[in-house]
Order: sequence, then C-alpha cells, then structure tokens
Amino acid sequence: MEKYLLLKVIGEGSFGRAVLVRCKSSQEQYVVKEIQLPKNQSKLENSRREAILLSRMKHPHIVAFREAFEADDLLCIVMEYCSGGDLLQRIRQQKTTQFSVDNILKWFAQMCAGAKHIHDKRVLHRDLKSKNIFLADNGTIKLGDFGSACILNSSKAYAHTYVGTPYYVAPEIWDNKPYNNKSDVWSLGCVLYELCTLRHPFQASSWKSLILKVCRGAYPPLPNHLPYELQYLVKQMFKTNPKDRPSLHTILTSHRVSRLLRTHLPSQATVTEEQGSRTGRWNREEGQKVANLLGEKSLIKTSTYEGVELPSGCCESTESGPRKQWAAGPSDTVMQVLANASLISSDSMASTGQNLTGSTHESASGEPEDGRQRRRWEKDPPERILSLLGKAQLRRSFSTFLIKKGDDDPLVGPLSQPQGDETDGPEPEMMVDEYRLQPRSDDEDTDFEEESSCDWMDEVEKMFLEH
Ligand SMILES: Nc1ncnc2c1ncn2[C@@H]1O[C@H](COP(=O)(O)OP(=O)(O)OP(=O)(O)O)[C@@H](O)[C@H]1O
Repeated sequence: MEKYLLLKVIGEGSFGRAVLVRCKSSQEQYVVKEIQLPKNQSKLENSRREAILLSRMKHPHIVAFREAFEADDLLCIVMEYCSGGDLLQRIRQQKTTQFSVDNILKWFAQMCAGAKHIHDKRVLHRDLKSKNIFLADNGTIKLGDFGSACILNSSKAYAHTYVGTPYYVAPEIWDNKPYNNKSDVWSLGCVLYELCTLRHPFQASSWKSLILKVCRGAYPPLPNHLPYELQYLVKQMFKTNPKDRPSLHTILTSHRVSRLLRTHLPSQATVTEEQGSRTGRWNREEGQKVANLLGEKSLIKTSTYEGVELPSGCCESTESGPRKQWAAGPSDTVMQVLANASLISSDSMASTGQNLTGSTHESASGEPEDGRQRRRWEKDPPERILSLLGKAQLRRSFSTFLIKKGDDDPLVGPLSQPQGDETDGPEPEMMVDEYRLQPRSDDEDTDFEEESSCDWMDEVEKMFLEH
C-alpha cells in the first residue's frame, strides 16, 4: 500500500470500503477496494474470487484490474478509477430529461460488449445492474463488481448461491432454476429499459406484485419515439423463457438492433480473448500471478454466502447436499407466501439483524463426495421455505436479496421518486406495433448455465432452522 497515496474514501460496500488513491510513481489514480479479510472462510473466498476474476477480464468495457495484495487483515484490489461514477447515479441525475437515442445505443452496445466478453470466458456476472456499471472519465461504460460472478464449466465451480438484486432478477431465478447466460441478458434488459425511460421496468409495492410482473414479463411499453429496433430488443430481452432471449452474441451480431449498436462500437471492443492475447492486450501471466497469490484453489472450492450479511454461525456448514430441483410451479407458492411480506428499502448490505442469503455447500474437493444422484423434492419445497420467509420481512437491496426481521417500510424501487411513486398504478397506454415486435424463438442461440441449480431457497431454510 506504500505505493499509493490515499486521496479519499469513495464509498462503503458490504465487504469493505472503496478508496481513491494515487500511484506515487505514475501519478495515476486508482480505486482500491479494501476488503476486511473475513474470518469467515466463505466470504474470504468471495473476496478473492472477485480479485481473480477481475484480473482475468481485460476488455475496454470492463473495469481494469491493476493488482491485488493482502496487507494486514485487508485484501486490497487495485483497479481502474471510473471518475464518471456509476450508471444509477447518472440516470438519477437526469431527473426527467431523457437520454438521446444515440447515448442509449452507445452505452448499451458497450455494456453488451463487456458482458459478452465475460460470457465468452464462460463466466456469468450474476449481478448486472446500473449500480454495478461505471462510467470512465471519457464517458465509456465499464462493467464492474465481479463479487457475484461465477465461473462455469468446471465440475468444481459450485457457486450455486442465489445472488442478485430483486429488481434485476430474471423469472427463472424466482423459479429456482439455474442461473444462466440469459439471466444476465434479462438484467441488462432492465438496465436498457432504465436508460430508455429513467424508470425501472418492474416497479411494485409488494413482493407479490414484483414477482408477478417479472414472471409475466409485464412492463410498461417504451415510449413511441424510440426506434422500433430498441422496442423489439427490450421485448426479446424480457422473454420469460430464457431460451427465447437473445444471447449477447446475437444482440451484437445478428439481431435487428445489431447494426445500430455496432455503429457505436470500435472494433477493439469486440475483440476475443485469443485476438487480445495475440496483440498482447490480454496478460495471462499477470492473471496467473494473481491467481497463484490468492490461491486459485480457493476460487473453485468456494463455499459462499454471496453478497449478504449472515448471522454468525450460518456459514459453517460444509455439508455437500445433493442438488435439488423443483417438482412443479414454485413461483405460485413463492408468491403466495411473499404476498404478506413487505419489501423494504436498503442501499447497503451492511445492515444489522437477521438477513437472508443463499450459500454453497460442498465437500473439501468441491464436488459431491459420493457422486450422489440429484434428488427431487418429495413435496413442494417452497411451502416449507416460504413459511419460514413469512416470519421475516423481506428487505430490498440494490446489492442483493435480504430478509430482515422487524422493519416494514414500503417498497421503493431503484428509480422510484422519493415520494408518491405510483409503482402499482395503471401502466401508461402506448401504441405498439405488435406485429413488428413479434419476437421469434432463438433456438439456434448459445445457451449455458451454471452447473448446479440455484438452491438459495434451501439456504434460507437452513438459516432459519439454525435460529
Ligand atoms: N472502479 C471504480 N471507480 C469509481 N467508483 C467506484 C469503483 N468501484 C466502486 N466504486 C464506488 O465505490 C462505492 C463502493 O463500491 P463497492 O463495490 O465497494 O460497494 P457497492 O457496490 O456500493 O456495494 P456492494 O459491495 O454491496 O456491491 C460505490 O459507490 C461505487 O460506485
């Protein structure tokens, strides 16, 4: 840390603070994420994973990694400073002034290029939202916050924890289905919608209403002045079946909107890893060094309660439970039980009290110890879990999904007005050319998903049983 001069604290995240520093030798400014190395092993792995993942993602639209080191009890991740702040702040600054179509297309194209790059590496971001997307000083988009990302295609990659922010979560996650590349596409659809309207597509005053809207893909249509290609794209990104959503590759190459998007992308933004490597922009050695430093094994032997504060003692289990699949229609049950719970405001995960998260449990090798078959639930599991949820207040967070006892503030969406936002009021009537917007099925598109099913509901149950 002696190399850097501390300039100011930018903010506090759930795992530590972010500080602006200046490198004493180069005079360049960087952000250092200081993460208190947790005694809790699972959080430690989470922190290390972010550093490793970031070190491997070199792309013009991904926050650049510089180095990571451990000092005292801190893991310090040094990264590019995005002086334009995050996109949520930027959208809020607009108040009621809409962004120009060119601006929307440019930013969206850039975020797609960054996200496509991580998907090409078989990594899912899992928490894409305007608050995790940054603007560099030249106005360029940079995807950040890889704390929730998970690597796919590794039998040891057992990051099967629920991660996400309710407002950006795809319908399949509410259905306890595995997170997949199209779930990231859904979240980016939410960001695109925010850019187009300065509002969130799925605003609601209760969990039931929020989940219903998400699971039905019901959102107020975009204003007519926007090009139909954008309207068509939004409609496709909000297809409730992930298979019907276009991949980022499709969006950038063969979608009706691709031509518009590509005019805003310099050719280097879509460079592949191999191309990058040939041109020397992708520094494998550097990534490897960091991975070694931080212990690559820990990356894939992860046992995490990702992104959520847990009561102490909740993360201790190392049991390798078999994967679970829903027998049928969990969403209805989810909604029944959530109906009475209120969603409350929280900008920070560093909240106190009893919170909810998912976790990953696995053997020391990171694999199911005995190759056990996946078992199916014998009875409808959401009933059980959600009756537990019913005892708690559901807490909204921009960072993750929390349940907290004892509060009952009304729900306020990320882009709600401070007061009196009619989140559940009648949706504005718009003239939409349904025929032109009719989406096609994207059968030939690329699909991949995390290996293990999302068993966050199971973890909720365990957590409450322990208390
Ligand atoms: N590279 C960066 N450039 C500029 N600002 C950043 C950068 N990284 C983070 N920030 C800002 O620093 C603050 C803290 O960020 P951090 O990622 O630590 O936590 P968070 O995203 O607010 O919360 P959480 O950890 O719960 O996701 C945020 O306001 C964020 O916008």
